[in-house]
Amino acid sequence: MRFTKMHGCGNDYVVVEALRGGLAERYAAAPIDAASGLAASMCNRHYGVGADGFVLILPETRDDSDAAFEMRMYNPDGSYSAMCGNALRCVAKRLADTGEFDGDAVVVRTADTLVPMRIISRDPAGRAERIEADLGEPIFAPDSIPCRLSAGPEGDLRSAVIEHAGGARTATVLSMGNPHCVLFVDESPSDELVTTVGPQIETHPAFPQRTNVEFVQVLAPNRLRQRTWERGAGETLACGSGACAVAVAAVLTGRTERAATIQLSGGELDLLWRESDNHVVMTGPAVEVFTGEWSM
Ligand SMILES: N[C@@H](CCC[C@H](N)C(=O)O)C(=O)O
Repeated sequence: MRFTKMHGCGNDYVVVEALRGGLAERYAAAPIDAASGLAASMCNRHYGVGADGFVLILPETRDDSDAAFEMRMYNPDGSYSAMCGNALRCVAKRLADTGEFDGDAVVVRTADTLVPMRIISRDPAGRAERIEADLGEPIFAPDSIPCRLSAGPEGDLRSAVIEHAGGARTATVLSMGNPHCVLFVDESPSDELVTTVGPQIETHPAFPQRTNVEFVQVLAPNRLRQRTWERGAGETLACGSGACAVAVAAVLTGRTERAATIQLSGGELDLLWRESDNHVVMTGPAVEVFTGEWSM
């Protein structure tokens, strides 16, 4: 089975195209968890390829969909995630570079979300470099995140108090198709904070499906520093859906403007929470590292 190793701001993925032939037959109609074991094996950094996630690109099989492709993304522990911002940009790049669509625009479905994407810039050989992805509207209803905490007076979880082993913290909790718990801190988030509080909140009983945890320092009204403890992966160098959640949380709590650049450990992403349609749009790089073959 051929695969492509890719990354977005250092958030790295094993990407497998299952668009036709045996792979498409094996996975397109199969239950989501059919690829969980393969994902865990390939993501393993000692016994596999090593990655923060495993991505399958499938043909769209829903009749009523505007998408031509489906993305399924799995964490290194084999769990499926309905959203993954950095992987989506990698998928758009791979599809563009292999001539699977014409022009600069493509729509990819992940779970029930249609994500329109656009190639913003290409290298001299015509390969996609920067990609814009519209992740749609943020989700605030606690049951839909899902989060067991009750909404505050504003009807959302912008100032939720989460009690954990190390104390109590105020967080903004929302979904971008996957759950995020955003914690603002006064100083650059430390290793100790991320690796101690991250796993405590990931598995906190308030989150029945666990959560991703973002630690964020505001640097300016249009610039933030983010570190992420990811559900099913541990700390990663970047999280695209997390950056979208951070941009929304920062606006909701009056910390930044709607357009902001987020500085992640592995690179930068430009974010816009658009006023006109409430959509969150992320722009950033996608990079191919190497291709390989996996014996099945
Ligand atoms: N790094 C990703 C998110 C990957 C999925 C996440 N760990 C989850 O389980 O929700 C991104 O760039 O969005």
